[in-house]
Amino acid sequence: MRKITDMTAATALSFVKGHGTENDFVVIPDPNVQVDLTVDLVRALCDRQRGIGADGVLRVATAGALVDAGVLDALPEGVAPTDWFMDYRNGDGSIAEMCGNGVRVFAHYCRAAGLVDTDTFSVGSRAGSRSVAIHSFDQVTADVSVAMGRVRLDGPSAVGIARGRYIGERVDVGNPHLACVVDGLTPEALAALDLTTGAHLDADVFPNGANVEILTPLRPADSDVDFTAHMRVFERGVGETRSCGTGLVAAASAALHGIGRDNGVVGITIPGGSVVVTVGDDAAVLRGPSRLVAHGALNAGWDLR
Ligand SMILES: N[C@@H](CCC[C@H](N)C(=O)O)C(=O)O
Repeated sequence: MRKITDMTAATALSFVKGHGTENDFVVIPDPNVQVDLTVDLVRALCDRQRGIGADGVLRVATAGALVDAGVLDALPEGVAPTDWFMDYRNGDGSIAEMCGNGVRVFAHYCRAAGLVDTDTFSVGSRAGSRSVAIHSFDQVTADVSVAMGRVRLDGPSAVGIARGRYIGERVDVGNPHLACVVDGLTPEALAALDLTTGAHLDADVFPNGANVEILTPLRPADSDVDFTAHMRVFERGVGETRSCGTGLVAAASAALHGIGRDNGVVGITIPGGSVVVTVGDDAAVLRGPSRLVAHGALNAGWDLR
């Protein structure tokens, strides 16, 4: 497998920079899995001073090539060898099972780059296959829905943030979350919340860590959604991000559950924009934008200190 430092200008590693509601990613097209995507490399790519800067990395490869290269032990449920697979890494180099904003950007890239020629297709992830629908796209923008699979609510737990303690619902969206709806929280008080000292979870409850969402109570809406809310998120393996797709689905599901509903359409505003989450009886759908901001090639030696 090639190391990026081995590459000459002629074989320079190409990248695309994109974001979904300002949750940003370095996309590495690597169909045949030739890049050694180490923890150090991911950290360097995501470093906002030394690298390109992002919350995470999305390697674009076929699922079969990832199995052949030993990156995946086996094909996850429902994923075919020829499917395009989102090999997602958090900015700290750790691997996560799923990334909802990442799937939108990944699907947009696949469609815009001509890797797929239909508006509906499946994207592989470690949490299984995810169906995507591209409602519109060009080389820069897209509007994408992702069927996020089953959402499992696992009961309450608590998190410490700054001097506060918040009770939330544990939610599994393929990856782990604690979604905390805070009674009486206004959008202004949410914006003022200090997330700089992290989110401190119960390690017995979350041995592998989790993403933490803090949100305002649902407000009934009179438009094309049933409810609206505001949310901020502290992501495992990254820190505070301006949006988290799986977190938005976790938050909408927990908030609906909290008012005794199993389903509903929720419009959620996060610092990076807004999305719509449709929670159904069997699955949830996340709809939101994607932007492909730039593309280029890394210079040989860029990651040497
Ligand atoms: N930003 C993502 C979630 C990425 C993974 C997460 N940090 C984890 O470790 O589970 C999203 O949009 O869902």
